[in-house]
Amino acid sequence: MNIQDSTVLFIGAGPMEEAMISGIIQSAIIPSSQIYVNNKNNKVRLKELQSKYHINIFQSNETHLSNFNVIVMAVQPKNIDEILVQLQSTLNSEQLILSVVTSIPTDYYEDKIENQPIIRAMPNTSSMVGESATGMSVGKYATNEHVEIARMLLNSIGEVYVIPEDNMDIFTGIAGSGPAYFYYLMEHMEHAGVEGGLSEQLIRNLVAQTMYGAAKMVLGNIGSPEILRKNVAAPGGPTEAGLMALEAFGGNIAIKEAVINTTKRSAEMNQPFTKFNSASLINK
Ligand SMILES: NC(=O)C1=CN([C@@H]2O[C@H](COP(=O)(O)OP(=O)(O)OC[C@H]3O[C@@H](n4cnc5c(N)ncnc54)[C@H](O)[C@@H]3O)[C@@H](O)[C@H]2O)C=CC1
Ligand SMILES: O=C(O)[C@@H]1CCC=N1
Repeated sequence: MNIQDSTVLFIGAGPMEEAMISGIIQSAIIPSSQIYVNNKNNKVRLKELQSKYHINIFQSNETHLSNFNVIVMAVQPKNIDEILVQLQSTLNSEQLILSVVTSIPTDYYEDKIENQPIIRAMPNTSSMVGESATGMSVGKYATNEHVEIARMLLNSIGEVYVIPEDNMDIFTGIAGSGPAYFYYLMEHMEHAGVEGGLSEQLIRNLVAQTMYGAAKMVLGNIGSPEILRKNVAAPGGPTEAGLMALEAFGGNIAIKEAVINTTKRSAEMNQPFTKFNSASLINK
């Protein structure tokens, strides 16, 4: 199987799936004619995705599930069982399930569909612009070929980090959910900027460019975040005053707690689907 010839079915047409499709189409790694999408109820949403990305709507009477090389699961955990019931009797052991579903371990799929190659991934919505930071863990029936297919597909939407599956909850706390923290920060910087007199037209780009520049400095190995922060904040200067306020209002604790809470919730959501108790991991 090679990636350019693969046909891919996305199950679940929410924002995560759209972000992945958008990134994949922009990277041109697979022609849009080989991408199919399926959803539970909302047919309007499927039409919208079809016309936006020139992909296909999956119709079970036209295309058999066995035609897909990769099936991407992009639904909520509560919907997984109803889908597995349909897939159980249909899939063959060549077909790769690439699951981006939060909190469903690979062995949950493997117990339900014997010998099935499963790869679990935790992307983020920056897939939309090819800039996801995606964690990937490999199930026990996935071959090297499956791993390469998944890696290429996920690489087309950003950076890929192969991680032990035990790290998936904390990976979610940092990277899967991470964009939401940054958007929250940006929202509040926007409000403060407008209240301080900057125009609404200016503020959006200004905040985003500031965040983008800071991320690019770190990615470019110009220095650690700590050193780079100190470079901005001269003793007794305005930045130091701002950082002192951030700390005085619990900014440092708030950021850490956000990561811990997300990680805990992710672990908690694993419980109905897991054989091992990952809750212990978050107290390490
Ligand atoms: N949104 C995000 O930033 C990220 C989401 N994820 C995970 O990806 C998965 C999808 O996320 P979202 O798109 O945000 O969720 P969502 O809940 O917005 O979308 C899920 C979609 O699945 C569809 N669906 C439900 N049951 C179905 C079925 N039986 N057959 C076909 N379609 C079905 C729903 O109609 C809905 O459109 C979740 O497990 C989420 O935790 C992972 C990383 C990041
Ligand atoms: O919070 C959620 O439901 C998902 C998991 C990672 C990002 N969004």
